[in-house]
Amino acid sequence: MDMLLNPLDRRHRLRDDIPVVPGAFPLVGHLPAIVCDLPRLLRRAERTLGSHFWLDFGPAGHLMTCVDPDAFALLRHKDVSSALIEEIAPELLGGTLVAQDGGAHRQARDAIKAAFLPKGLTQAGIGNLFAPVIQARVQAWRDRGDVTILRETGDLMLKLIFSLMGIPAQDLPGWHRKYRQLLQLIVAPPVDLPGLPLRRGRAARDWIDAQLRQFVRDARAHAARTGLINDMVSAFDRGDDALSDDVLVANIRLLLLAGHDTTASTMAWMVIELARQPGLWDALVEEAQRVGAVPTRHADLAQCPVAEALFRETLRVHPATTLLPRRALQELQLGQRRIPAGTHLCIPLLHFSTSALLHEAPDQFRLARWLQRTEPIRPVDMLQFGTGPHVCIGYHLVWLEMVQFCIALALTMHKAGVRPRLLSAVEKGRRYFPTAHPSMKIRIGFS
Ligand code: HEM
Repeated sequence: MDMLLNPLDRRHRLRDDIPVVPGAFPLVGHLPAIVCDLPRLLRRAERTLGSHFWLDFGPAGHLMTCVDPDAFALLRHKDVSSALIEEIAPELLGGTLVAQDGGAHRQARDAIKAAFLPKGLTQAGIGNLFAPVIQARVQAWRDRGDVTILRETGDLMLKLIFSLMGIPAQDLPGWHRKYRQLLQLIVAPPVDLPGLPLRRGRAARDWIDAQLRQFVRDARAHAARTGLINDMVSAFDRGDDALSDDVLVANIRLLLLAGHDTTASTMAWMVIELARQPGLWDALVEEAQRVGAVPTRHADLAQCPVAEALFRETLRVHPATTLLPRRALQELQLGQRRIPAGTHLCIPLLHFSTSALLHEAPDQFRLARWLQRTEPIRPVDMLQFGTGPHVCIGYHLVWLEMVQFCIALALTMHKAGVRPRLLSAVEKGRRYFPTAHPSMKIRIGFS
């Protein structure tokens, strides 16, 4: 099937001397192809137009996309700003640290980041909190015999992230409902009327913020739910310039958003790869039997190199965050081109993650590239988490929960004498934007 491009738009146009990819539709631009077929769109644009080209993101406008690996370094460039993120998604990400630069960004990030480093996670007992939740979920999969995998991993991740916030089990259904309504803000048309997604999404955001504000008050009153919120609140309060509760609440809400879809997608892909490659499953089962229990501390993760390699290779082949938007604050040199100040930029993590310039046999899923490496992990090896000042805060948490999940899955299924099996086609229904994920419909059997 050909790509979802407009056959009537064949003009060759230039903006700032850089070609615009043909095939844009009115209003939505290239979004249909970006959402459904991004890898092919990027490859075709590179082949026909070269390394620099404009993509039309519909309501978010044109972003100059560069597939030259130099573009990755823009994420560390002092004259490149993240404020464009707030302009693209003001309702969801306005006022959060992912859309800030310089001092304001540093101040908010400094207050949160320690809680997410291995020491903070261990002190707060996050591994012990997660292990039983993960084990119960994979046991339920075993009992049911087959599952719609992305729906299941989405539910599990929400449960984990809510437990991180200390939300009691009986309140989870309410939070689930509000969270789903909040996500409507991603696609809500800008019409604020009762019953429409924008109104519902804003109401859900206000509800969530009110609950989080109460969490913050509880943490100050030493009635905190988990160590993590406690740690964040005390780090905020210790800062030289105390930050307002609004900033704290917006950034805790950001953690809910940033930590959910991305991890659910990665976990679902991991199960899909284990189901379609029996050799991977065998290697994982062998490791799980050797370690014998789900690890709970970062220090234990070194015992699980196969599970770690699985997590890294799954993310390399199926990066959950595919594109990062930025704005050039000054004129920049990018590859062979001068980019004018003010240009809106798109940094295609997906392209680099699967680029032959950075990886040998990039399309092959190979645990060996991680298991046999002798040098430490470099920024380019974890580019799926970004790099520079905004590099993902959740990296160590994801690493822990993915390894815990792999080991729990292998122990539970192996004990029952079953293994994961793919019950649906994988290629149809994949999505690449705003976050990438496998088809919602893929089913996995355990038999
Ligand atoms: C597989 C899972 C994940 C992936 C692939 C991922 C990817 C990313 C990427 C690419 C960025 C950089 C954004 C940018 O530069 O504009 C980022 C930032 C961020 N991530 Fe993650 N993420 C994941 C999981 C998580 C989790 C579990 C959390 C926390 C619970 C989290 C919290 C954050 C936060 C707070 C930021 C903003 C950091 C800043 O702007 O300084 N992420 N993530």
